[in-house]
Amino acid sequence: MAVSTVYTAQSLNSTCSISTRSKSHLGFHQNQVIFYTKLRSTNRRSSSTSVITCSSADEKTVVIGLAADSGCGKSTFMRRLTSVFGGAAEPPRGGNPDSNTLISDMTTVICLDDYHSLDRTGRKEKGVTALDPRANDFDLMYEQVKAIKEGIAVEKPIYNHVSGLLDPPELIKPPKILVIEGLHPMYDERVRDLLDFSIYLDISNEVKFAWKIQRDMAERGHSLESIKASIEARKPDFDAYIDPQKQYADAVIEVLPTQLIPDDNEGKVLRVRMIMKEGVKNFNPVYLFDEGSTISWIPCGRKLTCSYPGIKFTYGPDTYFGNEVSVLEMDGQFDRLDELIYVESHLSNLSTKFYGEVTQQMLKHADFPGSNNGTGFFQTIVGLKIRDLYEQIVASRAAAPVQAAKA
Ligand SMILES: Nc1ncnc2c1ncn2[C@@H]1O[C@H](COP(=O)(O)OP(=O)(O)OP(=O)(O)O)[C@@H](O)[C@H]1O
Ligand SMILES: O=C(CO)[C@H](O)[C@H](O)COP(=O)(O)O
Repeated sequence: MAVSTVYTAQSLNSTCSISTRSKSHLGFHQNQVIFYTKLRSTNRRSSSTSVITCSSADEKTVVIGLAADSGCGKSTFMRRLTSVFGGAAEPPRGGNPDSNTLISDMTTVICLDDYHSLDRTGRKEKGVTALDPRANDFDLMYEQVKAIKEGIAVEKPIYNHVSGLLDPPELIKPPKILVIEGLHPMYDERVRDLLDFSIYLDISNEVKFAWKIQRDMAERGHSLESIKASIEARKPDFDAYIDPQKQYADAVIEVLPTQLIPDDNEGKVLRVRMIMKEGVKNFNPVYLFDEGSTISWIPCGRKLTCSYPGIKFTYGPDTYFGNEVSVLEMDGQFDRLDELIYVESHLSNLSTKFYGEVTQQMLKHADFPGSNNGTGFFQTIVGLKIRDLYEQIVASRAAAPVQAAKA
């Protein structure tokens, strides 16, 4: 396999670079560098011209990892997260219509399916699933995430979910925040070490099954048998390669069936736990009433309307894979989203910018799945914590030269 070359150009006060496996030629115009890149892929040949506006060295990209199995709500979470930063996230303009990338003013979300080294036919021939590390190129994933983090644009491959083929690459410029989402953001130690914050969406088998049926039967016309077969076929590799990543996550959102309805098998009412690691740089776990205490709270009554089976919050310290954590749990669902402010006002360390910001975000996306329960609520809170983490990192970088000058 060809090795990537970093082509670098100096313009005005800043440096511009691109990491690519194909030959590039450079041109200049003010603070923009023009890269003429010949693209080559297994399927097609084409050539492209990329214009990159240089960014200065202190604007290094903050990298966030989001891991989960397919169909576990990553896209929904991403929409909540990018909304916290404002502006809509869209696929690259004028690019491949089947691109998996989403770009907004502050964030670029790349899907790690793009690092599948085997296409659909290749996986079938070799008898491996997409979850198997042998079907993924971790060297390239590491090389490219590292390059982006260092402010270098890359030519990232595209896995086309429509055709099942690997399409010609697309240019990814370093954003302020890069989110890498998919099956394996924390699998490879080198990639894991590049993450400034990591999240794992842990959906229990019962709930995963209910969501898959809802989407793949209702929206994609799959049969119940084929959905069951696909979940069963993925299970061994899921257990071996995806699930163990949760031990590395800074925050885990665990989604389980409710305990409020005895023997519930409908999977509609959920018990959601937000497991937050203690001692993570730039991240202070959220707490209910009193930090570090163990608390059980049923807020239903005069201030919060609750129909059966009600809502129950629990909070307290715990250990998770040998790490000290704080766990906030919500079992049940909200009847009226506008009343959520009552719950919000009892939580601390939310990293909101004004009173009621969590409730405002939830109301803004009331139509997203999970808006009436802990999945949407905790995803929104994690989004606000990521904004806070980003702002703290930027502030500490800005302060660094001042500190250095004082020394
Ligand atoms: N919080 C939620 N509550 C209820 N259902 C949900 C929730 N999140 C996701 N779902 C269901 O799961 C489906 C998949 O969600 P989403 O597209 O966000 O997942 P994904 O992980 O990005 O999937 P994929 O990787 O397959 O594209 C949705 O169509 C919806 O039916
Ligand atoms: O687990 C997955 C990640 O979303 C997909 O199944 C994997 O990417 C393979 O894609 P496809 O099913 O389109 O061939």
